[in-house]
This record gives sequence, C-alpha cells and structure tokens, in this order.
Amino acid sequence: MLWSGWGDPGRAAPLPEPVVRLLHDLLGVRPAEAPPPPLADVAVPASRLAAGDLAALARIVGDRHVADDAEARVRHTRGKSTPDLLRIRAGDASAAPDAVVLPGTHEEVLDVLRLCAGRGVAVVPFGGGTSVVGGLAPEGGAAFVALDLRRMDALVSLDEVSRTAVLQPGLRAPEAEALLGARGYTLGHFPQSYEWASIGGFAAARSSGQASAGYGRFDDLVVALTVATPEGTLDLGRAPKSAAGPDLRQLVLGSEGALGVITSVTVRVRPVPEAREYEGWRFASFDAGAAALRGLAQDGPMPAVLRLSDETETMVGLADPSEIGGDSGAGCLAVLGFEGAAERVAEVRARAADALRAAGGEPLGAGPGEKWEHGRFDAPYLRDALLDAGAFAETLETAAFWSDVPALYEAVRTALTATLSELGTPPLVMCHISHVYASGASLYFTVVSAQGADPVAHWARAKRAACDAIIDAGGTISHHHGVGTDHRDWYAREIGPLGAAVLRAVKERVDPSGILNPGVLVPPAV
Ligand SMILES: Cc1cc2nc3c(=O)[nH]c(=O)nc-3n(C[C@H](O)[C@H](O)[C@H](O)COP(=O)(O)OP(=O)(O)OC[C@H]3O[C@@H](n4cnc5c(N)ncnc54)[C@H](O)[C@@H]3O)c2cc1C
Repeated sequence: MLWSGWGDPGRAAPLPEPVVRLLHDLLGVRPAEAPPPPLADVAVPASRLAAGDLAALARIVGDRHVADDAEARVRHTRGKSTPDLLRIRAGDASAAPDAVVLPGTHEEVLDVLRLCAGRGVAVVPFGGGTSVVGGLAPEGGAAFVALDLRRMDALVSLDEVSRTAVLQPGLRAPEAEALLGARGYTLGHFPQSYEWASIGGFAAARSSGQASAGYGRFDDLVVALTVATPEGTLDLGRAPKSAAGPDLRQLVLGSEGALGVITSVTVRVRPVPEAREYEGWRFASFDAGAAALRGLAQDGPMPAVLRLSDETETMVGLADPSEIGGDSGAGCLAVLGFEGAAERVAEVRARAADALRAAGGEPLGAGPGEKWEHGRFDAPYLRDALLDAGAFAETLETAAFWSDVPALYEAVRTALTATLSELGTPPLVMCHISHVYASGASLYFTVVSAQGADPVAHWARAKRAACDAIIDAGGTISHHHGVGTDHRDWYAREIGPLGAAVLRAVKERVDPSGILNPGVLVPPAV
C-alpha cells in the first residue's frame, strides 16, 4: 500500500491533460505546490512507551513481530480519508502509533491486551488501514500501539454443508476470495476498498460491498465471531438465528475496535457464480431512477448489483476517468449486475428489464455495465491523481427510508455546496445510490473542488454542515463507513443519551482501563 495514497504505486496514473484543464476552468483548480516528501523524510514523534514496554510486547509475539522504526509507524498512521492523505502528504505523522505489534494467534492478542491494560498503553486494531472515519487515530494523547492483524490470515475451515467459512481477521479481501475461490466459493463482498481492506475490518466497521443487493452487507454474512478483550474472550454465534436473548453478535459488528479485537469471523459463503453479467440503463432523472430501483427492491427481481448515478455524476462520467468531460449523455445512468447460474441470470435479467422499461428506463446494453465492472476499484487511484493535480476530492455517505431520501439528498448537496462556496472553493457535488433495500437506500456523495489555502479546514467545515444536514433530515450518520472519531458526535445524536450510556456501560465492562481505541465510536459522558 502506498503510504501517502492508495494501493499499488505501479498503478498510479496522472490525470489526462483535458481533465486538468477542465478542473481549472470549472473549479479554479491550480497545480499542487509540492509533491509529498520522501517517506524517509517524514518525522515521527518521540515514543511515549515506557522502558520495558517493547521488550514485554516482544516476549508475547516474538522480537520480529514488534516494530518501532519510523517507516513502520508512518505506514500505520491514520487511515485513508482525504484529510488523512493531505496530512501525511504534508509530512504530518503526528498521529503515528508508538509501535506496531503483529500477533499471530488469539492467545497472543489476549496477552497483548492484558499487558497493555496493565501498563496503560492504548491498542488500535489495524486491518487494512483503509478507515475513512478516523478509526485508527485514537484520542487522549496516551501511548498507543497499532495491533496489525496481518499475520492472522488463514482460511481456518470451510463447512460445505452449512456453506460457512471460518476466516482469520487479517486476511485481505482478495486473499480471502482466492482461498475460497480455490474451493469453489465466494464471499461476494466487493467494497471499493476491496484490494486492501481485511475481514476483521469489514466486520468491525459493518462494511457494505458493491454487490450488496445480491449478497448482503458484510454484517449480513457473519454468523459467528470470536473476540479478544482485556477481560477475556467472547465466543458468539452457534446457529444462524436464535431467540436466546438479544444477539450479541450485533454488538461486535460495528464495534470498530472499541470493544475488543475480532480474531475469528465465520461467514456465509456461496458457490462461485457460473455467470456474471452487467448492463446500463438510462433514466430521465434521479427521482425516476430511484423510483425504478425502489420497485426492484420492493417487488423484485433483485439483481446482485444495483446502482444509480445522479445527473451530475452521470454527466461527469466518474465511473471512468477516460470519459471525464466527455459526452456521457443526459439523464441518470443506472448499472445492474446479475450473478448466479446462467439460466437464472437470464431469467432475472429479463424480468428486471420488463420492470425497468415499465418505470421509464432506456436500456443501454452491456457496454456501460462492463465498463463500470472493469473500473470499479479505480476511483481511489483517481483521488490520488486529483490530489496530485491540486484538486480536493472526498466522499461521504448516509442512508434513510425511501420517503426521506429526496429531502436528504437535497439537504446534503445544499450543505456541501453552500459551505464550500462560502469558503471560496465552490464544489462539484455528485451522488449515487449503491445499496438498496425494500424500505430505503444509501446515498453516496463525491465532492470535488479546488484545494484552497487550507483544504483540511475547509473540508472539516463542509463535513460538519453535511453531518448536521444528515441527522436533521432523518438519515443515519453512516451506512457503511462507520463512526470512528469523525462521526462520533453525530452518532451520539442518532442514538440519544441513553443509547450512548448503554454503549459506555458495555465498554466499561469489557475494557475497564479504556485502552481499546480510545475516542473511537463510544460517545463520552457529558
Ligand atoms: C478508497 C476507499 C473506498 C472504500 N469503499 C468502501 C466501500 O465500498 N464499502 C465500505 O463498506 N467501506 C468502504 N471503505 C471504508 C473501509 O474500507 C471499510 O470501513 C473497511 O471495512 C475497513 O477495513 P480495514 O481492514 O481497512 O479496517 P481498518 O481501516 O484497519 O479498521 C477499521 C476500524 O476497525 C477496527 N478494526 C480493524 N480490524 C479489527 C479487528 N480485527 N477487530 C476489531 N477492530 C478492528 C480499527 O481499529 C478501525 O477502527 C472505503 C475506504 C476507502 C479508503
């Protein structure tokens, strides 16, 4: 992973010249003043660990699995939100962990947690490091270690009768797919961060993948979990569903490292689909397209992938950088994907086409769908290229019931546009629906603007306005990115004072010393 950006440095590509010109003409984007410094020049703060901490950690995991050199610390600094990238690109590693610890087993995780609880050292579980909500930057100023789970990367077992698999948390998604694929199975979980994010991170942050319509969110896939806490082990899930009290698995899903370290995840798996087919549709407006998607979600048939870009996103052609600024046509582009047995795919595809035609859709054939499928993991690389070109680019997301979606869409767009325009960096605000349910949908916004004098501060103001708008319009503060530190205050508003107190009580029981991801997720008492 590129320390100052996304993914495989070999795949980075500059923006085409016409796009740079368009950004200049449309948004006043000027070339970035300075490229990121070399990694070796990035300074990390002095370690806050006490004498003997590192040696004690090494006795648990082995000398080779504790690192406190600058490179290891920089590579575990914050996550991959745009403010995270802007800070690290400016050489700011002030949020670096004091050391990186790589446990190999559940027992080692337990021992590390007990040791750290005794010594007052905070612990931040680290999967793929792709958090975009400040989930890897604890608050409070105490010494902390990044607990990197990459050594726990096995497919432990596959139960072909139940169609479940036991996975270790440090498996990255492509590795998990490869191991399962070799046995004829798939998870069907393909978030945009697929290339780097981990199984533990998916569970800890309630991730949702691009094929959520067909396979479900990651939290829908999880049937059992093992969690290490400073107070011992939680083993949860002995049947797919149960009436034995509240489902404590749901307390762990989305717990973002604040309640324990997930050391094992049992997930539902499905046979690798025989056929995968993608196609495009055009709708006259976002409203018309959203109504068509709602029809499929409520009355069927449901494809595996179902997404709809608004007019601006369709016009910009964000799905394909080579198309940016080109003629991608008017209206709103929808992409549908169908997966499964070939005969079933053909049948569902035909029924969906009837429903979409009846809802006013115009079929565009396989081209736009296949283009989307081909470039679906490219957007993070495009963000790096935009930052290099002096532009600002960031995303945020929410979800609501269908009846609230139109007002939520308008409220968030207005908040982002008004705030950034007032600050002198008028943005382009684009949106798509990419996770659809019978009762509602998520809205995913992409914002591009000039960077201005202080892009981190500009964005903080715009993001605050957007988060206020989300809560005021009845949306949730996150459909799939999670809470972290960035969304915690709005999450507190969403669950109310009693909800926050319940969460604090649970944390106090499993983490009495408060060493697990301090400041992440759990609202403080007021
Ligand atoms: C470019 C980009 C695109 C993205 N696209 C999507 C998307 O399409 N869908 C989506 O859902 N998300 C998306 N995300 C957000 C992010 O990838 C997800 O939240 C993902 O689930 C994080 O996985 P990770 O392994 O990188 O976790 P990390 O970033 O390492 O950790 C996330 C949080 O979980 C905690 N954690 C990690 N592992 C464990 C564990 N084993 N036990 C307990 N706590 C743990 C961490 O402390 C942190 O608070 C995107 C992010 C980026 C940068």
